[in-house]
Amino acid sequence: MTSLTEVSQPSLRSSKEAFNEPDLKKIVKRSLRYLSSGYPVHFTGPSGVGKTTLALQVAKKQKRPIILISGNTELSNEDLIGAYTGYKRKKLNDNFVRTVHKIEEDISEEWTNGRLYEAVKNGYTVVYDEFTRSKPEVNNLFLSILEENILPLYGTKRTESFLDVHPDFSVIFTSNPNEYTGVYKLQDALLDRIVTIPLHPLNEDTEITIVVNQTNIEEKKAKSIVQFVNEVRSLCDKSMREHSLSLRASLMIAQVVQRYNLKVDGDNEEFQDICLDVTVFPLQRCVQTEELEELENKILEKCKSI
Ligand SMILES: Nc1ncnc2c1ncn2[C@@H]1O[C@H](COP(=O)(O)OP(=O)(O)OP(=O)(O)O)[C@@H](O)[C@H]1O
Repeated sequence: MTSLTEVSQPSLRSSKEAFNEPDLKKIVKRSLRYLSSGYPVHFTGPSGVGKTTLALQVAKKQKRPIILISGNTELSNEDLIGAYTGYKRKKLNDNFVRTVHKIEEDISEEWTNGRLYEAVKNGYTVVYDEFTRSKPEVNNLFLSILEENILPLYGTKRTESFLDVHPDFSVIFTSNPNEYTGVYKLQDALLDRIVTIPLHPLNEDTEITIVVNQTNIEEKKAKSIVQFVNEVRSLCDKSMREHSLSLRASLMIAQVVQRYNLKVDGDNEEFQDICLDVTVFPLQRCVQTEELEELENKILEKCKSI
């Protein structure tokens, strides 16, 4: 049994301001309403758009312990429900009467609760990140939870065959609709029972705030970096733009610049190299007709104008 989940009340690195953007505030408010009405929420969108961060932020507002589950093909029902993981041996050595030596042994199987079991039993909030990477038969457990309000304890040899869902239990899913490899098709029956909210890239000011908060870089430098990334992103074919560079690219550049106290200046060769390293490969995938050298020159041109 692999331990792919963790229980936590995560201390989000992002500060409050990052959720002050009106659109994000509205999404948080609506999500909390759906969850408290008994409907799971599902954030979907391209990589780096902020799905996990938002899911954790909403979960935190539920004021219940949070369990984070990362979807993957190895995830099994045992990981989620629990399993017998070994034997417990109890030995009683009774020598109360000196001439009588009595030994009593009791061997029983030891059960370890899975993370979903814990959450369902105690009414925790589950953040199920990238859930389409898990096998449909594992995700079917969530169907029983949503349909029948029970967690079935399939194949666990337990005397009870299901567990009732605690009224405070809730679940927030995330997925990336553009992942093709290593993901399974979204199950219609599951999709039909959850509220799916598509997320789009944040506006520039919010991105700058996040970069400043997470890297402690000066606002002026953060602004130049974010603007550079957004400008080179526009080199992509329009339909592919959302799926190329994300806020992560700005965060990477800012992190390195801040750590090594580099000048954010288009004439600084070290800065130019970082700009190229971080952006050229993701861009190459969305500017299909471009020659590499031509693309590098375009990126450098944007970088040099900083
Ligand atoms: N609203 C936000 N406030 C603060 N930081 C944010 C926000 N949105 C995104 N970020 C930051 O942007 C980066 C990407 O966010 P996140 O991991 O949540 O994206 P994601 O959509 O879940 O990506 P992936 O699909 O690749 O897992 C992280 O470093 C995160 O801290």
